[in-house]
Amino acid sequence: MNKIAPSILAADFGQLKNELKDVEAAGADYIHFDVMDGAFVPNISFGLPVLQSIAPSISIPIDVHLMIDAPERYIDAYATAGADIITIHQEATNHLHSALQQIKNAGCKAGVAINPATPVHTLDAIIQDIDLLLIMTINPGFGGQSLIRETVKKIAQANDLATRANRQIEIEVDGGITKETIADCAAAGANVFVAGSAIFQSSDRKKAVEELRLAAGSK
Ligand SMILES: O=C(CO)[C@@H](O)[C@H](O)COP(=O)(O)O
Repeated sequence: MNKIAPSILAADFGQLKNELKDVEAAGADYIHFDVMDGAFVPNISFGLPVLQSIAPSISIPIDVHLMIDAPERYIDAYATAGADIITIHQEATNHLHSALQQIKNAGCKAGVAINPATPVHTLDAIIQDIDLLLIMTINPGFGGQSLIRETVKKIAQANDLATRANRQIEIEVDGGITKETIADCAAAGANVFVAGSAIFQSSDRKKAVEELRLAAGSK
């Protein structure tokens, strides 16, 4: 089933709890929580104290995307703070296999993200350990960018990799997802769609979520 995951990077942080209630009521499937360290990506967002404060009031799964170097340093803390899915970058750790085991041992689903320039085949040896594969459709760091078209073929490659390995994983896309771009991503095999601007910049979040779901098609 297709899932819509609003990225709170685009929310009004002064009203964060209300913003979260709004997108939950709008039918969101996950809350996407973008953590940036100013080193792995050229921006700093928010971290553990924000997750600790919002998690108790969220009833849908929290999908934490760690855009940080050496994420293994923080996996346990994010799991304790309320993450349900923790996604780390292939490019950010020297120890992807053990970091994924760490995520699972902490009771979360284990995700791996790859930047636009990172080929899908770099995950060949690790696909058995992945619950969610995040294809970045922009260079991570900032919301409001346009989807990089060349990344769409990587969605199909990710789907092939999972099929060949006989793995039922989630294939997530993130960056520049709008009602105009979502259909191509869905057709290529994505089933989790992260959207920041397309949802939070709309005054009617329910309509925005519904339009994305409709444009993605039924699955
Ligand atoms: O991870 C990131 C940015 O690095 C994303 O989650 C963006 O926040 C998506 O924003 P939009 O492109 O949907 O505005």
